[in-house]
Amino acid sequence: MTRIEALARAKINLTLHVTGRREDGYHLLDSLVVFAGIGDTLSGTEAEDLTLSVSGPEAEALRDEPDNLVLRAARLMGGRASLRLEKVLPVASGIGGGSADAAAALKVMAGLTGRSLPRPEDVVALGADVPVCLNAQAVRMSGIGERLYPVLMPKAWLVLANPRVPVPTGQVFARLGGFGAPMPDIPVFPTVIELARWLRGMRNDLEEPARQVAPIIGTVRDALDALPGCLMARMSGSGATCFGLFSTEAEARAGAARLPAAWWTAAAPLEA
Ligand SMILES: C[C@](O)(CO)[C@H](O)COP(=O)(O)OP(=O)(O)OC[C@H]1O[C@@H](n2ccc(N)nc2=O)[C@H](O)[C@@H]1O
Ligand SMILES: Nc1ncnc2c1ncn2[C@@H]1O[C@H](COP(=O)(O)OP(=O)(O)OP(=O)(O)O)[C@@H](O)[C@H]1O
Repeated sequence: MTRIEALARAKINLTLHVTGRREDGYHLLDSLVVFAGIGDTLSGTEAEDLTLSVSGPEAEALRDEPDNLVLRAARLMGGRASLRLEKVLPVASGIGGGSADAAAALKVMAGLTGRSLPRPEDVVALGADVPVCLNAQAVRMSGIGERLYPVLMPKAWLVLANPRVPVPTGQVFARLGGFGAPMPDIPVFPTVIELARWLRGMRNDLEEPARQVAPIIGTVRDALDALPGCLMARMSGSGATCFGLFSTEAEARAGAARLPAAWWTAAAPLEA
């Protein structure tokens, strides 16, 4: 029996400039998006019906989820399969877990049915982060998330920290005070040192409104910033997860180990 597996890696917005709003209420973004070497795993085998079982350390948060994004995505591909999701990424945390799972479901169903993958503009309605997660490479992302331009990234390590406060994306956008300028051209960075220097001049425009929803985000970012070897720290997506950028695996792992045990934390390579 054919079994297909896909990794749903954490999406990190190294920058997130909100540049405007469409008539339908969705916001226009300009964001440098990368992926971390940690994520959920989705596997699937052919079956009579479409079913999903969820396990793993973060599965509990999805127990009462009426319409898992994995099933919504799988239905879009029109196939039947027995799907198993190993949930590692915290839910509603700004690292695109649901969107990454949906993208993984599209890949698994494409593998099982032989159908081709949908285009970015056809999956953005599942979640604004689904196109970028389907692509799963470092990009400059614009539109509401459907326009993707590849960028080159240097070798780097990330520490991710989430205070275990779910932050619904819609609530954060609703608190946004205004719009900002897009990013300038993204240069090629010889090393993570130049990347960090450039990033310090950029923004996540959702950080202020997200802090209104969950003030602890400030504490998380400060804790990352204070870690030895941390080159810069910022919130990802609509929060509450923050990331710290590091040169080496040893510094990233040592840093993650120093963060409060009550938080969800991870050290992972930046996967360009
Ligand atoms: C903030 C980001 O994480 C940046 O990567 C994403 O744009 C969010 O992507 P997502 O979680 O897949 O978001 P969706 O599930 O599509 O949207 C949730 C809600 O966020 C708001 N939303 C989302 C994306 C966007 N470009 N503009 C918006 O205004 C809308 O109110 C929407 O109802
Ligand atoms: N497989 C899934 N994983 C996570 N969330 C899911 C899933 N299926 C449905 N959801 C719902 O989607 C909501 C948003 O999930 P997600 O984890 O993508 O948000 P996020 O981390 O804030 O993402 P983003 O960075 O795109 O804003 C959750 O609150 C949950 O109710």
